[in-house]
Amino acid sequence: MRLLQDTAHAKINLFLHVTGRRSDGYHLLDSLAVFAGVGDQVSMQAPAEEMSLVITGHFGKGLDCNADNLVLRAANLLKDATKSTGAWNFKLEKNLPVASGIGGGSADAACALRLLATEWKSDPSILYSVAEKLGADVPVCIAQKATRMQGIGEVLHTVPQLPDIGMLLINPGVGVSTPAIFKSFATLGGIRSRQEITFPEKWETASSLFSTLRETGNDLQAPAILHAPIIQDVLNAIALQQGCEISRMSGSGATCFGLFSTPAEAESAQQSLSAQAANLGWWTWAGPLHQSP
Ligand SMILES: C[C@@](CO)(OP(=O)(O)O)[C@H](O)COP(=O)(O)OP(=O)(O)OC[C@H]1O[C@@H](n2ccc(N)nc2=O)[C@H](O)[C@@H]1O
Ligand SMILES: Nc1ncnc2c1ncn2[C@@H]1O[C@H](COP(=O)(O)OP(=O)(O)O)[C@@H](O)[C@H]1O
Repeated sequence: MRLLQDTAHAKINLFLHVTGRRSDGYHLLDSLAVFAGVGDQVSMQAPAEEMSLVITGHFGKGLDCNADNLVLRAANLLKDATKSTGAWNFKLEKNLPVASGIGGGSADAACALRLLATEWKSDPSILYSVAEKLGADVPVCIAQKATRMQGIGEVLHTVPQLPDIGMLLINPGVGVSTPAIFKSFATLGGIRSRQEITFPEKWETASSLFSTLRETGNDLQAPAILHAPIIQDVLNAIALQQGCEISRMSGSGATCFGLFSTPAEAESAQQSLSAQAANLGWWTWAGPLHQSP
């Protein structure tokens, strides 16, 4: 019996600028993607008759275990692309809210690809071309490193290790549709011309990272708030926390994040929000970033 497992960390866009649009309708982005300490757990076990998936975890209900699930789509696509043989029983522990701007499904797909590529010794170029087919956010989730993401999500530039900051995540329990948010973006004025942000060689301190981020924003935040005004309440609640340096939505939402100089400050902010969050049914997490070695 073979058992392999890994964590599919939440992908957080510390900023997200929409810089253009392709003829196929996909938007060109400029984003700093980082990974939070929290994630889904993906495991795969052989021997198996055929590729299969079982889902557990708080956010597992309502998710399909059939071939449409991104874990199985990833497995079957890579198997075909590499003409590999063999099947695996996958297990997914769904700890991340779904359709929530933190790349949950994309991270699961990337995790399945990572596990299988190790087993099948797949060529990285095949791995990334399969990732691009699965979704714009899947390539960046393969390495799970702080990355400047451009193109529609396939142009990746690794950035230096970030300072050990703390992050608070809050999801208000409303799913938002990524396509709908991009559509509303256009009606709200669309692409702004702006100077491309330059990053320093390395962010030596948390405050230097925060000052870079203060020059940026998330262009999908205003359209998302139109669709789900509760997002503004979440942003306000985070911004009010002691030591909060940045309060912003991730991706196309609805999950928002707060950045703090240390994980301990993020955890105490989570603590002081816990009653309000429990009352309103908000999902929260706080802790350090995940920084792959
Ligand atoms: C917005 C971002 C930012 O990281 O993250 P999430 O909010 O999903 O976490 C990603 O670009 C989401 O990537 P992903 O969720 O994989 O999007 P896909 O499934 O490929 O596309 C869903 C739909 O979003 C729109 N879309 C997506 C990516 C992109 N660069 N331009 C787009 O216009 C398209 O309408 C597309 O049909
Ligand atoms: N393993 C999975 N986890 C989450 N969503 C999945 C998964 N497989 C397929 N999906 C579908 O993908 C969409 C959400 O993708 P996800 O990456 O969670 O969104 P976001 O990038 O906004 O966090 C939903 O429509 C969901 O039904």
